[in-house]
Amino acid sequence: MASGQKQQQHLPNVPRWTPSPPRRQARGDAHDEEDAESALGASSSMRSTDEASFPFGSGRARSFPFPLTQPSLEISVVAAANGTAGSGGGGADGPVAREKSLRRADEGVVVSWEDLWVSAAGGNKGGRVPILCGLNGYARPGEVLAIMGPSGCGKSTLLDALAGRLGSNVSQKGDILINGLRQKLAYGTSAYVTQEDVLMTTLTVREAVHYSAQLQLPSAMAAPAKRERAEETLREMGLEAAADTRIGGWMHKGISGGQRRRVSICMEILTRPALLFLDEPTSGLDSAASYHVVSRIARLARREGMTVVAAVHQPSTEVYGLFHGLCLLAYGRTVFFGAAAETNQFFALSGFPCPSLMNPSDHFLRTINKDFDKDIEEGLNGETKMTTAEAIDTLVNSYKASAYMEKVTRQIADTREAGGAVVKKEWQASFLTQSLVLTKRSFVNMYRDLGYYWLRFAIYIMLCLCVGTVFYDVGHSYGSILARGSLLNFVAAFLTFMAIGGFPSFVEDMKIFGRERLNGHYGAAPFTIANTVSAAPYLALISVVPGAIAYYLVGLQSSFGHFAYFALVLFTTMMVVEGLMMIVASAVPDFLMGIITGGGIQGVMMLNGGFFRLPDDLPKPVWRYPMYYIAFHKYANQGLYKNEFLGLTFPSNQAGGSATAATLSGGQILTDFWQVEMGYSKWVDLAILCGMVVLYRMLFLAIVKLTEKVKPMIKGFRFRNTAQSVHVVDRGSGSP
Ligand SMILES: Nc1ncnc2c1ncn2[C@@H]1O[C@H](COP(=O)(O)OP(=O)(O)OP(=O)(O)O)[C@@H](O)[C@H]1O
Repeated sequence: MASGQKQQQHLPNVPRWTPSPPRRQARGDAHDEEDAESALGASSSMRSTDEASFPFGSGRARSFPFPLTQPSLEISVVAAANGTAGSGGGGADGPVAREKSLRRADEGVVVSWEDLWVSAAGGNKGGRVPILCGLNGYARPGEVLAIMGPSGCGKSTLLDALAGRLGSNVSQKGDILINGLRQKLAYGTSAYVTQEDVLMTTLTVREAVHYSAQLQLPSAMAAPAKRERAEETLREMGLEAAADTRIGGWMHKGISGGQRRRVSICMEILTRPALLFLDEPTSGLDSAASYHVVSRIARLARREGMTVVAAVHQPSTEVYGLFHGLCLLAYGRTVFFGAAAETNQFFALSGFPCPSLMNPSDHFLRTINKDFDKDIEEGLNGETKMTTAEAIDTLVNSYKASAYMEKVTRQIADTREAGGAVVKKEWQASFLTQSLVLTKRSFVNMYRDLGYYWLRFAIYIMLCLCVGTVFYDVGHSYGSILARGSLLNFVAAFLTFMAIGGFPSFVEDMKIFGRERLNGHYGAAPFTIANTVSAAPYLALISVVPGAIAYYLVGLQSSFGHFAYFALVLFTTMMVVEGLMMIVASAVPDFLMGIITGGGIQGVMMLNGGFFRLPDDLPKPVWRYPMYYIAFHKYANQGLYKNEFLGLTFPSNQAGGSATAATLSGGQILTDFWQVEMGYSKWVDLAILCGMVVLYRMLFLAIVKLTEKVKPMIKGFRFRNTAQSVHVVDRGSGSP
């Protein structure tokens, strides 16, 4: 008989575990009285073995094997809807907190998932590999649900699925309900702290949090209150000491990894979102910091009626004691879902008691991690000599047959029946505030990031000195016609091409935008406006200073008006290139691929700009129509040519080194030599370039908006189509 079956046989009637004394009682930690109180409640409500003797077996509908171990777990969905959510565990902080809260407690979110399957393309014969296998569960307001399991068991995938952020190569089947309804969470109603900390490295911790507060908190909230909220949250996350340190990145070492983690959390809890997803909130933190961070999140959850779902790796006993619920996964399957404080009992009753003096969460993970099985000579369990795979099967089957599972099913059904409100975001900073704050933040970032503009500024000065000396005092000879044309084309093509240099920094900005946008901090339009406005002064500086060096060294038309036009075209064309790169970044978010793509596009435009091949010589299909008219180089070249050549005269030829009496006017050169369209003035060329600045940014905005709208539609369509084709391959056992 398989050892798993043996376990099944003795499970229902012969529990072999004697409950250990409540962990939190023994802790004697009075640091956070509320937490200690709730954890004590949890522990002390555990019953003796006799009282807990029939947790397994079907046919025990509506019977709970144990009392719910934490007061907050008693909160029903209906209670949540009535505004009592979160008060259970919160004890003393209830009424006070509600007064402070931005949201009403009845806006709490119950998220439940039923028969949730997630699979990725791959496996043999083009099949799909399941990542999550028919999970059920729920998370409720005022509580922290921990998702635990070995690395690669699907914790992040479950969080992604619940947050609606699954990647494009995975499919999902099953129901995810928000307050019992199938609804898409509006931007800003949930926040997700991902594993990767995507932060603006040039800002100090305090600046980052304060900007975030101004961006997210409602306009109705007074500025001092916003500042106080930011400071309070900084304190909550223990960041006061590091508040004035720059976050830092690869160039400039700043705060530590654990502090970065806390900054990320800090920025997402500023608004006390109804639903908070945390992926590894304690990674990089020592045990004391982990405890304080989780305890403060738990306290906030209770106080504000927030629903918190956190994927955690290795919580200490104290941190574990702060979780209300636990979803323990093993290779995509549920090993246990229920009150965190009951897991020990479940393991013991399933034949895997936690050795004394061992951290229970360590024990759970050790029992179900089979990644290193090959290296373990003796079976996991000394008595049973079971392999880990068998242990997982035993636990999964025990759970399926237990009243815990029954309770989850019932709770989900209750949630459906109770229904609930559609979750809406009702308040936000105004469009103007968001645009202003983002502009300021972006301006500061550009100022401090040497790679954004300053490096380019230095290179431009160097390049313009080169241009100025190569074409130094170009004069008015016949040969200077070509020299002028080449120089102006170099300015319109290569100097503007250099605007590509800021792309890596812009990609970083886009990552931050992606994170903040998904969490509903602000919209795409304020981001676009802010990026454009904040970049303008730097591009103006680059156009004027290096531009003047090249312009006056070469000796182009010396009036201020002519130089101003030259600088304006340079400025506008760089703005166009930046807009083009924004579009590229929205489609190709990797900076190396983006630079190659952007460089390629500009190369094609440059080729068709009317210099390397004169307009009349361009092959008509494609290159003349439409590429020549699409290329911004055409308008930059022609504007600069008109600006320079009109008003000048040149000798018609230089045969034998002496000019003949006949001269060529600038107008003739423009029409006959450069084939410039003379039907309109240079200002029209500049206006077209300005139009392109706007158009490219509108296109960027449209792509971002369209992606936001279309992606979920495609996903929904794909999920419907692939749902039926998911192979039911058991990841745990590996058997089909
Ligand atoms: N988009 C995907 N395509 C293919 N496989 C995927 C995809 N996303 C996740 N997986 C696979 O699913 C499994 C679960 O991944 P997930 O990131 O959810 O694990 P995790 O429990 O969060 O791991 P960790 O604790 O190490 O972060 C892994 O084996 C991973 O390789």
